Amino acid sequence: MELRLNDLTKTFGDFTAVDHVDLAMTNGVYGLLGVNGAGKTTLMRMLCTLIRPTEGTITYRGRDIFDMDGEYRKLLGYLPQEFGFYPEFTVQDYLLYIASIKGIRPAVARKRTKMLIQKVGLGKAANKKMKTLSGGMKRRAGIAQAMLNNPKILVLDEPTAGLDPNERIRFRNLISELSGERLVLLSTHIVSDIEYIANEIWLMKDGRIIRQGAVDQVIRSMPERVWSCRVEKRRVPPLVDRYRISNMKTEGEKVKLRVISSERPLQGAVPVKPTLEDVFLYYFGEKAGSEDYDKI
Ligand SMILES: Nc1ncnc2c1ncn2[C@@H]1O[C@H](COP(=O)(O)OP(=O)(O)OP(=O)(O)O)[C@@H](O)[C@H]1O
Repeated sequence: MELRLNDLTKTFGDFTAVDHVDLAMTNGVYGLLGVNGAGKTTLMRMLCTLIRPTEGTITYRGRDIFDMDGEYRKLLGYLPQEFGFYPEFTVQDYLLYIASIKGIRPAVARKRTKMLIQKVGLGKAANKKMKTLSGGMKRRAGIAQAMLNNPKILVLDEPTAGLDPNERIRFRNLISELSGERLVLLSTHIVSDIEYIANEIWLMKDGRIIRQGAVDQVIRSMPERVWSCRVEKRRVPPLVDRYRISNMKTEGEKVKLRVISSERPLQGAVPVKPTLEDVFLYYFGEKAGSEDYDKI
């Protein structure tokens, strides 16, 4: 299976949201990582044929997905950032309803609904109304609806937005489990969501893919080094002014810093192995919205 984005561009008036993107995907998990406004949703909406590119094409096995039309959509599952549901529907009714919209035969729909409710861990909530579910449970119902047609291509737009750390971990495991023989594209601005499950990471900034590859490759692409040092509190402000600090932790009277710099920032600083968080900070100039990161 191969999905290709060829010179893909989307402009809104004179604003370019997606800027000449070339990418190829086969099976596995692809993590689209970027800050708000990078163009992730716009790219995903094109991949789901919801909006047309201004320039460029998207092909599936060599055929334009917009020409394939319904044939392509049969292969596709999509969880938008904001997904609508009828609050009074139970989880089960909601899924059966979506299945009917997708044209899935009732007998097949019942079977898949039952199976997916278990798979996403909503067994006990099958008869609960959608409006009573927690954020994480709603997202899991959202994944289940995207999986109803057993899609070969699963597109998840910020699926972990607003989830607490435990739900986030559950979600990560679920996505990993679902990937199997399909292509999963997931967007996020949280490094830890994809660091361990994505086969390939795409860093998106201002509509462009600025780095792509396996986590290790993306980490190695950072031209600067990462240093660890412990300093007195009063020495922190000038370091913050001068360097990118990827983490800061108070340890008694001292502060432990993680500094991104091509040269040794001060005597006693030792080089440490860079992480994807460091890379995010380096390229985006801000920290990822990680849930378990120490606050600066
Ligand atoms: N229909 C539209 N008309 C005009 N501008 C748009 C439209 N859709 C998106 N944009 C702009 O394109 C840029 C990229 O938006 P997009 O939603 O793709 O980013 P994103 O990376 O998904 O960020 P977020 O996570 O905040 O949604 C933003 O500046 C946005 O305002």
